[in-house]
Amino acid sequence: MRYLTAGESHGPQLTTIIEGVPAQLELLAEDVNKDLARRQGGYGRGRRMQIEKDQVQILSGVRHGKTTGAPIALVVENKDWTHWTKIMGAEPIGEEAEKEVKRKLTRPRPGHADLNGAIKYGHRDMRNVLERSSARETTVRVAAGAVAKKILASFGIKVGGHVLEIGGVKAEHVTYESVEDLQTRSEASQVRCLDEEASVKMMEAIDAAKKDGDSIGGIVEVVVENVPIGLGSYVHYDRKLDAKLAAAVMSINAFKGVEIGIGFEAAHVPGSQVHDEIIWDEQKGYTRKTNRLGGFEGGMTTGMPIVVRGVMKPIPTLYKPLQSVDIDTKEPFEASIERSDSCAVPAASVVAESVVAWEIANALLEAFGHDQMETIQENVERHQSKAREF
Ligand SMILES: Cc1cc2nc3c(=O)[nH]c(=O)nc-3n(C[C@H](O)[C@H](O)[C@H](O)COP(=O)(O)O)c2cc1C
Ligand SMILES: C=C(O[C@@H]1CC(C(=O)O)=C[C@@H](OP(=O)(O)O)[C@H]1O)C(=O)O
Repeated sequence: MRYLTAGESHGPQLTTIIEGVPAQLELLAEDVNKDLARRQGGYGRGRRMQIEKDQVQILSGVRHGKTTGAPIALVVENKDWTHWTKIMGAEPIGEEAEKEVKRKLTRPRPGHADLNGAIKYGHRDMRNVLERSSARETTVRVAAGAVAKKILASFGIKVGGHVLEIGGVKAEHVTYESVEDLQTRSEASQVRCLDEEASVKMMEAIDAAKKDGDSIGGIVEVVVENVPIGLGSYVHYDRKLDAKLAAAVMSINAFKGVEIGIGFEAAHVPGSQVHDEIIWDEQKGYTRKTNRLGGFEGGMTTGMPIVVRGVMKPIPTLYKPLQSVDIDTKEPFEASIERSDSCAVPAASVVAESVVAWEIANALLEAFGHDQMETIQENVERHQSKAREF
């Protein structure tokens, strides 16, 4: 499968076209809408989220609730567009009118794509950069991810995300019985954290940062269970699934690091406390005593749950302004802002789930076929029983 996204933060809509989704998959708008709503939530979001009510329109590739195998076009409207039609319209309005509509943006925000993007594409008005570099685009990545999750669910593969840390407050003793348990419990927390005490402290940390005109980041974790053994490959660098997951999570706006399993911790512990011993039983086939490597060996899935973590930096737009330079006057200035999220880590955990689901679904179809769900299901079942007895 592949997908493209198009759309600006304050333009009329966001669009994705997904190609390669197998036929006969049951798919309803509500499957996508529930994840869109989850992405809009989470403590720490700004006023924009009160304006938007993200709902998908399925424009092609689905008939009477089932995919046809044709490209699927998904669209989400920007409600805020009505306030931006003049500023963001596609038709030329002339230089004078442009000045009237709004002063062009010449003041790059530290931590955003503004300055590098303006220099790269030759934009003297940095709105052209801001609009597309905004994390508003993650709306349709979540829509594509919801389709991927629907494919995975048909094979009993479940994907769940939660928050492990916000602004230095860490979730302690986090345990869960299954991904379903993880999802239900993270959903009950406004910061999507399984540790209730830490959830309260995280919200306090967000409030304190906001009060101080600052922002805070954190760590999210995504877990995938019931994955067949051998997705991905060791034979070529660009087929390693752990590497694809790392790239996918890193591609989320503001993400600065990714780890799989114990990740960076592996630097401080001996091999005997890193590698997962192999066991076999008739029912489950090959499993591991532990899952410190987070479901991967040699760029392939081991069949143990996949565990991926990503770190999100604090939101760059601050009410306490950082110094920058106006590109027209070259004078220093301190940015003033109208609205921003103060922490989007809980929301980003939903985006992380989505991009991970996409990569796993893609790897699954690469291994077991693309055309229709029934054939793929037969192939997966055959593989699972062969792997058990191998
Ligand atoms: C869900 C989500 C919401 C975000 N909201 C904001 C925001 O309100 N204000 C802001 O300055 N940055 C926000 N960001 C982060 C910026 O989009 C991001 O830092 C910026 O595009 C620069 O990209 P980089 O941090 O990956 O280098 C958000 C990111 C995500 C994932
Ligand atoms: C719109 C979304 O997030 C936006 C991401 C974002 C940024 O700079 O990345 C800046 C803010 O946009 P605005 O300036 O319009 O308030 C966020 O609200 C969204 O997540 O749907």
